[in-house]
Amino acid sequence: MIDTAAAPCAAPVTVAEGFVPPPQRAAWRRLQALAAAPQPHLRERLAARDEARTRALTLEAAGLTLDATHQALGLPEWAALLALADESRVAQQADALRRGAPVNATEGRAALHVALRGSHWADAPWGKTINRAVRQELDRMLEAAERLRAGAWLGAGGEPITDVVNLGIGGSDLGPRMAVQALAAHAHPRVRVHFVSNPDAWALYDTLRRLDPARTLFIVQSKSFTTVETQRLTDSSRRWLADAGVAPERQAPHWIAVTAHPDRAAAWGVPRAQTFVFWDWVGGRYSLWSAIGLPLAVTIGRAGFEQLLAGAHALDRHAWEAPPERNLPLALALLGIWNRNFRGCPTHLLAIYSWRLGEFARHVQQLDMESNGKRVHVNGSAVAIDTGPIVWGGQGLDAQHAYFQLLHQGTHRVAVDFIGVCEDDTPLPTVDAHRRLVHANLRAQARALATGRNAEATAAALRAEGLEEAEVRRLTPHRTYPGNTPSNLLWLPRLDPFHLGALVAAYEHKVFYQAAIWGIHPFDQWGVELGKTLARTMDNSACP
Ligand SMILES: O=P(O)(O)OC[C@H]1O[C@](O)(CO)[C@@H](O)[C@@H]1O
Repeated sequence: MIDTAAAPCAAPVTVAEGFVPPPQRAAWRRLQALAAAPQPHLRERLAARDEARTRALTLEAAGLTLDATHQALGLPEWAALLALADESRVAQQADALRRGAPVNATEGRAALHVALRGSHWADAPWGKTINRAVRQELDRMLEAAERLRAGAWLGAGGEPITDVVNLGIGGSDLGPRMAVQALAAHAHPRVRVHFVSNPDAWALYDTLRRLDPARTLFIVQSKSFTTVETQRLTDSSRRWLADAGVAPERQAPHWIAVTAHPDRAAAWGVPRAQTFVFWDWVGGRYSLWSAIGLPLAVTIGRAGFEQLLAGAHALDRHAWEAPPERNLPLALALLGIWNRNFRGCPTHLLAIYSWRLGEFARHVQQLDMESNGKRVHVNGSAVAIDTGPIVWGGQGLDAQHAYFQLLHQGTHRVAVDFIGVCEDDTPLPTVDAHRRLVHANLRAQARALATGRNAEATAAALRAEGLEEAEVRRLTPHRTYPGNTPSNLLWLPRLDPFHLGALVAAYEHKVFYQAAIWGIHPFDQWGVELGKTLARTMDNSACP
């Protein structure tokens, strides 16, 4: 096991020392002044077709394209945001992270999820020791995945495993579940992967009732190996195998564990040879790149998983090497702060225009809200600013026919990320017509939310529909759109492991940059503990 405390150049960067609360920073005050000043409507900004603004707000990284021209700001605000990043020392904080410093200060740990996708990088700032251990465990995990894919992993009865059930919750479920769905086009033809996270009995039953115990392998994923929900699912699954005739002492071939505590997995009964480790310096919600990615490696194979890591690493290098004004995840972070802290948007909507990315919003919900849902600064003082937004979302096209009404004409200010995929490799003869419809709606919604339609234009439209003047006057208020709702359009060229890796890493860096500017700790999650403690004292089977 690697002891990161011994990691090279782990000189503690105590951001707490000399910490200046954001509202006291010059750039923050400048932004407050700009936000208080009259701002052109987004409709005017877009109509102006300002090329310099378009160039500044169009960024690329690792094949991803960010079009931020539908954001409610101009070059002065953008310059002030970049100044805020500089004044907040985000580059220094990012450097401390990748050098393995204990940036997870309340747990005294490093946060080196980036090392999981950069073990081939000889000059990696986190050092060769970590590279070697990461590579060794990655090869072990990928070898196991390939054995399962080859049908060479046999159950207790000698039958090849055809169904793999992932038992885990939170970061031990959401990342791999999202990625397996996203890369369904690259899935293995014979070995199926299933995910069960919720301890509601039906959730497990509904999966198990479709499976043959003799051909089913469980992956119990739990960094702590103490999560009661996962333990409940694991114990019931062991009973299911036993009831099907696979006695506990013969069940070893049906179990794999992934954890930072292999001793606990062994105590539960998973052989060490079938236990894959990751380290305490990897947060659960940042663990897709570790052995927690095993269900994905079973789905897309060694080459596919290496491509996922390569895409994320390419994004890491961009984040560390691009000038701030061309840094895509930094732009996502700064635009998010402009909307959250200066334009009063308490929530951030992820509108996904790709069916296979249907689980992406849930993954980012944990990534963002469990990281930045904090009310205390790094120096222990209470924040006097807003921090992490409520992140929500899902399938954009379905949402257009569900809650987009509120986005267009409600009283909430919402910031939106529209996420689309340029190429569609769905093997349907009509795929191009589907793709065009999806893309047209993505662009139209971003445009409509930005420009809206004022009363004058609405009245003209109603007249054009042939309505009487009295009806025009009566209906105009109801059919006017305020607009000025900001959005990013984020495009992947295609949905493959490389670009999915880059996309997930982009949001990881965004969340880190925002925490670096807000001066909060993004890598702990003490807020989840009280409920767990109380739950242990409440075995309350009696309903009211
Ligand atoms: O992997 P584990 O230790 O079972 O934890 C599962 C999840 O529970 C949490 O600790 C929250 O309760 C998450 O941070 C984590 O991803």
